[in-house]
Amino acid sequence: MIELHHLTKRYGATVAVDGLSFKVEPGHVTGFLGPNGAGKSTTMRLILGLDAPTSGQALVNGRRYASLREPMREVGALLDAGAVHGGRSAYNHLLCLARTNGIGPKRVFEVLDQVGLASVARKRVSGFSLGMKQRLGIAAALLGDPGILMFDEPVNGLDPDGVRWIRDLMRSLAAEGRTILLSSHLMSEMALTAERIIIVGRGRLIAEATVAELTARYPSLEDAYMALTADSVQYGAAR
Ligand SMILES: Nc1ncnc2c1ncn2[C@@H]1O[C@H](COP(=O)(O)OP(=O)(O)OP(=O)(O)O)[C@@H](O)[C@H]1O
Repeated sequence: MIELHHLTKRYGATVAVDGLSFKVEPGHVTGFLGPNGAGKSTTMRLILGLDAPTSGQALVNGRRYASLREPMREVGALLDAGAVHGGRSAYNHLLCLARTNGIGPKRVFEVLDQVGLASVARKRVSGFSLGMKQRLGIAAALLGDPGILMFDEPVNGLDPDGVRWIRDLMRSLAAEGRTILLSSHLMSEMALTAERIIIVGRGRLIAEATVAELTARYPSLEDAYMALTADSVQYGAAR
Protein backbone atom coordinates (compact mmCIF):
# COMPACT_ATOMS: atom_id res chain seq x y z
CA MET A 1 0.00 0.00 0.00
CA ILE A 2 1.06 3.60 -0.67
CA GLU A 3 -0.05 6.28 1.81
CA LEU A 4 0.40 10.03 1.54
CA HIS A 5 -0.13 12.16 4.62
CA HIS A 6 -0.39 15.92 3.96
CA LEU A 7 2.47 15.60 1.47
CA THR A 8 3.82 18.99 0.37
CA LYS A 9 6.70 19.88 -1.93
CA ARG A 10 7.77 23.42 -2.74
CA TYR A 11 10.37 24.44 -5.32
CA GLY A 12 11.00 28.08 -4.46
CA ALA A 13 7.72 29.88 -5.10
CA THR A 14 6.18 26.85 -6.86
CA VAL A 15 4.05 24.52 -4.74
CA ALA A 16 4.28 21.32 -6.80
CA VAL A 17 2.44 19.15 -4.24
CA ASP A 18 0.14 20.86 -1.77
CA GLY A 19 -1.02 18.91 1.30
CA LEU A 20 -1.84 15.75 -0.62
CA SER A 21 -3.34 12.82 1.33
CA PHE A 22 -4.57 9.57 -0.20
CA LYS A 23 -4.10 5.80 -0.11
CA VAL A 24 -3.39 3.48 -3.01
CA GLU A 25 -4.56 -0.02 -2.15
CA PRO A 26 -3.57 -3.40 -3.58
CA GLY A 27 -5.63 -5.55 -5.93
CA HIS A 28 -6.57 -3.03 -8.59
CA VAL A 29 -5.03 -0.44 -10.90
CA THR A 30 -5.30 3.12 -9.57
CA GLY A 31 -5.13 5.80 -12.24
CA PHE A 32 -3.34 9.02 -11.30
CA LEU A 33 -4.68 11.89 -13.39
CA GLY A 34 -4.21 15.63 -13.60
CA PRO A 35 -3.33 18.42 -16.02
CA ASN A 36 0.26 19.18 -16.99
CA GLY A 37 2.14 20.49 -13.97
CA ALA A 38 -0.43 19.13 -11.48
CA GLY A 39 2.29 17.41 -9.44
CA LYS A 40 1.92 13.74 -10.46
CA SER A 41 5.58 13.10 -11.28
CA THR A 42 6.73 15.03 -8.21
CA THR A 43 4.43 12.91 -6.04
CA MET A 44 5.90 9.73 -7.52
CA ARG A 45 9.43 11.04 -6.99
CA LEU A 46 8.60 11.82 -3.35
CA ILE A 47 7.19 8.30 -2.83
CA LEU A 48 10.45 6.88 -4.22
CA GLY A 49 12.62 9.10 -2.02
CA LEU A 50 14.14 10.76 -5.10
CA ASP A 51 13.18 14.11 -3.61
CA ALA A 52 12.50 15.11 0.00
CA PRO A 53 9.10 16.48 0.99
CA THR A 54 8.91 20.02 2.35
CA SER A 55 6.42 18.62 4.86
CA GLY A 56 4.18 15.60 5.28
CA GLN A 57 5.00 11.98 4.50
CA ALA A 58 4.90 9.43 1.73
CA LEU A 59 4.85 5.85 3.00
CA VAL A 60 5.37 2.56 1.22
CA ASN A 61 4.04 -0.43 3.15
CA GLY A 62 3.93 1.85 6.19
CA ARG A 63 7.55 3.01 5.91
CA ARG A 64 9.49 5.78 4.21
CA TYR A 65 11.25 4.56 1.06
CA ALA A 66 14.66 5.45 2.54
CA SER A 67 14.08 3.07 5.44
CA LEU A 68 13.22 0.05 3.26
CA ARG A 69 15.91 -2.62 3.52
CA GLU A 70 15.40 -4.05 0.02
CA PRO A 71 13.52 -1.27 -1.79
CA MET A 72 13.53 -2.92 -5.22
CA ARG A 73 11.71 -5.93 -3.76
CA GLU A 74 8.98 -3.68 -2.37
CA VAL A 75 8.53 -0.93 -4.98
CA GLY A 76 9.27 -0.82 -8.68
CA ALA A 77 8.82 2.26 -10.85
CA LEU A 78 9.05 3.52 -14.38
CA LEU A 79 9.40 7.30 -14.25
CA ASP A 80 11.48 8.25 -17.27
CA ALA A 81 12.11 5.58 -19.89
CA GLY A 82 14.80 7.76 -21.51
CA ALA A 83 16.98 7.69 -18.38
CA VAL A 84 19.07 4.68 -19.48
CA HIS A 85 22.77 4.46 -20.37
CA GLY A 86 22.51 4.06 -24.18
CA GLY A 87 25.88 2.29 -24.56
CA ARG A 88 24.80 -0.74 -22.55
CA SER A 89 22.80 -3.69 -23.79
CA ALA A 90 19.35 -4.25 -22.31
CA TYR A 91 20.70 -7.32 -20.53
CA ASN A 92 23.69 -5.47 -19.03
CA HIS A 93 21.53 -2.55 -17.94
CA LEU A 94 19.23 -4.89 -16.03
CA LEU A 95 22.10 -7.03 -14.76
CA CYS A 96 23.78 -3.95 -13.18
CA LEU A 97 20.52 -3.02 -11.49
CA ALA A 98 19.98 -6.61 -10.34
CA ARG A 99 23.52 -6.98 -8.93
CA THR A 100 23.35 -3.79 -6.88
CA ASN A 101 20.08 -5.04 -5.38
CA GLY A 102 21.10 -8.62 -4.63
CA ILE A 103 18.99 -10.08 -7.46
CA GLY A 104 20.32 -12.98 -9.55
CA PRO A 105 20.79 -13.05 -13.38
CA LYS A 106 18.00 -15.62 -13.81
CA ARG A 107 15.48 -12.92 -12.92
CA VAL A 108 16.98 -10.64 -15.62
CA PHE A 109 16.09 -13.22 -18.27
CA GLU A 110 12.63 -13.65 -16.79
CA VAL A 111 11.74 -9.95 -16.96
CA LEU A 112 13.25 -9.54 -20.45
CA ASP A 113 10.99 -12.36 -21.55
CA GLN A 114 7.99 -10.91 -19.74
CA VAL A 115 8.29 -7.54 -21.54
CA GLY A 116 9.02 -9.08 -24.95
CA LEU A 117 12.66 -7.94 -25.24
CA ALA A 118 14.37 -11.35 -24.99
CA SER A 119 15.32 -11.34 -28.69
CA VAL A 120 17.09 -7.95 -28.42
CA ALA A 121 18.61 -8.50 -24.96
CA ARG A 122 22.21 -8.12 -26.24
CA LYS A 123 21.50 -5.06 -28.40
CA ARG A 124 22.58 -1.60 -27.29
CA VAL A 125 19.83 0.49 -25.77
CA SER A 126 20.89 3.49 -27.91
CA GLY A 127 19.30 1.74 -30.90
CA PHE A 128 16.00 1.13 -29.10
CA SER A 129 12.76 2.85 -30.11
CA LEU A 130 10.82 4.77 -27.44
CA GLY A 131 8.44 1.83 -27.12
CA MET A 132 11.35 -0.58 -26.55
CA LYS A 133 12.78 1.78 -23.91
CA GLN A 134 9.39 1.84 -22.19
CA ARG A 135 9.42 -1.96 -22.12
CA LEU A 136 12.97 -1.93 -20.72
CA GLY A 137 11.89 0.52 -18.01
CA ILE A 138 9.01 -1.78 -17.12
CA ALA A 139 11.41 -4.74 -16.98
CA ALA A 140 13.56 -2.76 -14.51
CA ALA A 141 10.51 -1.98 -12.38
CA LEU A 142 9.60 -5.69 -12.30
CA LEU A 143 13.12 -6.94 -11.46
CA GLY A 144 12.60 -7.21 -7.70
CA ASP A 145 9.12 -8.75 -8.15
CA PRO A 146 7.74 -5.93 -5.98
CA GLY A 147 4.26 -5.73 -4.52
CA ILE A 148 3.98 -2.04 -5.40
CA LEU A 149 4.49 -0.64 -8.89
CA MET A 150 4.30 2.92 -10.19
CA PHE A 151 4.28 3.84 -13.85
CA ASP A 152 4.48 7.43 -15.09
CA GLU A 153 2.92 7.56 -18.56
CA PRO A 154 4.09 4.09 -19.66
CA VAL A 155 2.08 4.05 -22.89
CA ASN A 156 3.93 7.05 -24.36
CA GLY A 157 5.38 6.07 -27.71
CA LEU A 158 3.83 2.61 -27.79
CA ASP A 159 2.02 1.30 -30.85
CA PRO A 160 -1.55 -0.06 -30.46
CA ASP A 161 -0.21 -3.54 -29.83
CA GLY A 162 2.07 -2.15 -27.09
CA VAL A 163 -0.76 -0.10 -25.55
CA ARG A 164 -2.92 -3.20 -25.26
CA TRP A 165 0.01 -5.16 -23.85
CA ILE A 166 0.53 -2.51 -21.12
CA ARG A 167 -3.18 -2.58 -20.29
CA ASP A 168 -3.18 -6.36 -19.91
CA LEU A 169 0.08 -6.29 -17.92
CA MET A 170 -1.21 -3.63 -15.48
CA ARG A 171 -4.44 -5.51 -14.93
CA SER A 172 -2.74 -8.87 -14.43
CA LEU A 173 -0.19 -7.38 -11.99
CA ALA A 174 -3.10 -5.90 -10.00
CA ALA A 175 -5.00 -9.20 -10.13
CA GLU A 176 -1.96 -10.83 -8.49
CA GLY A 177 -2.67 -8.57 -5.51
CA ARG A 178 -0.13 -5.84 -6.26
CA THR A 179 -0.61 -2.13 -5.73
CA ILE A 180 -0.47 -0.32 -9.08
CA LEU A 181 -0.32 3.47 -9.50
CA LEU A 182 -0.50 4.51 -13.13
CA SER A 183 -0.37 8.01 -14.57
CA SER A 184 -1.53 8.73 -18.11
CA HIS A 185 -3.20 11.51 -20.08
CA LEU A 186 -5.04 9.00 -22.27
CA MET A 187 -8.50 8.93 -20.74
CA SER A 188 -9.99 6.22 -22.97
CA GLU A 189 -7.09 3.95 -22.12
CA MET A 190 -7.33 4.78 -18.43
CA ALA A 191 -11.04 3.91 -18.46
CA LEU A 192 -10.14 0.45 -19.78
CA THR A 193 -7.22 -0.13 -17.40
CA ALA A 194 -7.97 1.41 -14.02
CA GLU A 195 -10.63 0.61 -11.45
CA ARG A 196 -9.98 3.57 -9.14
CA ILE A 197 -9.01 7.11 -10.09
CA ILE A 198 -7.20 9.86 -8.19
CA ILE A 199 -7.32 13.29 -9.81
CA VAL A 200 -4.98 16.10 -8.77
CA GLY A 201 -4.77 19.73 -9.86
CA ARG A 202 -2.24 22.39 -8.82
CA GLY A 203 -0.79 19.88 -6.35
CA ARG A 204 -4.11 19.26 -4.56
CA LEU A 205 -6.52 16.34 -4.45
CA ILE A 206 -9.54 17.03 -6.67
CA ALA A 207 -11.28 13.66 -6.68
CA GLU A 208 -10.89 10.08 -5.54
CA ALA A 209 -13.45 7.65 -6.96
CA THR A 210 -13.95 4.46 -8.92
CA VAL A 211 -14.17 4.64 -12.71
CA ALA A 212 -17.69 3.22 -12.36
CA GLU A 213 -18.73 6.08 -10.03
CA LEU A 214 -17.32 8.72 -12.39
CA THR A 215 -18.86 7.24 -15.53
CA ALA A 216 -22.22 6.96 -13.76
CA ARG A 217 -22.13 10.72 -13.06
CA TYR A 218 -20.62 11.86 -16.39
CA PRO A 219 -20.96 10.59 -19.99
CA SER A 220 -17.37 9.29 -19.97
CA LEU A 221 -14.19 9.35 -17.89
CA GLU A 222 -12.90 12.08 -20.20
CA ASP A 223 -15.98 14.21 -19.48
CA ALA A 224 -15.54 13.63 -15.76
CA TYR A 225 -11.89 14.62 -15.98
CA MET A 226 -12.66 17.77 -18.02
CA ALA A 227 -15.37 18.89 -15.63
CA LEU A 228 -13.40 18.18 -12.47
CA THR A 229 -10.13 19.77 -13.63
CA ALA A 230 -11.64 22.79 -15.42
CA ASP A 231 -10.36 25.19 -12.74
CA SER A 232 -6.96 23.55 -12.40
CA VAL A 233 -5.58 23.69 -15.95
CA GLN A 234 -2.52 25.94 -15.83
CA TYR A 235 -1.31 25.78 -19.42
CA GLY A 236 -4.49 25.83 -21.49
CA ALA A 237 -4.09 27.06 -25.07
CA ALA A 238 -6.56 29.49 -26.67
CA ARG A 239 -9.32 27.70 -28.61
N1 LIG B 1 12.95 20.03 -9.84
C1 LIG B 1 12.03 21.00 -9.96
N2 LIG B 1 12.36 22.30 -9.77
C2 LIG B 1 11.44 23.28 -9.89
N3 LIG B 1 10.15 23.08 -10.19
C3 LIG B 1 9.76 21.82 -10.40
C4 LIG B 1 10.66 20.71 -10.29
N4 LIG B 1 9.98 19.57 -10.53
C5 LIG B 1 8.70 19.94 -10.79
N5 LIG B 1 8.57 21.28 -10.70
C6 LIG B 1 7.34 22.05 -10.89
O1 LIG B 1 6.35 21.44 -10.08
C7 LIG B 1 5.09 21.44 -10.74
C8 LIG B 1 4.57 20.02 -10.84
O2 LIG B 1 5.33 19.32 -11.82
P1 LIG B 1 5.14 17.77 -12.13
O3 LIG B 1 6.17 17.41 -13.16
O4 LIG B 1 5.15 17.01 -10.85
O5 LIG B 1 3.68 17.72 -12.75
P2 LIG B 1 2.97 16.56 -13.58
O6 LIG B 1 1.58 16.46 -13.04
O7 LIG B 1 3.79 15.32 -13.55
O8 LIG B 1 2.94 17.17 -15.04
P3 LIG B 1 2.93 16.48 -16.51
O9 LIG B 1 1.57 15.91 -16.71
O10 LIG B 1 3.19 17.64 -17.41
O11 LIG B 1 4.03 15.45 -16.52
C9 LIG B 1 5.30 22.14 -12.08
O12 LIG B 1 4.96 23.50 -11.95
C10 LIG B 1 6.79 21.97 -12.31
O13 LIG B 1 7.29 23.01 -13.11
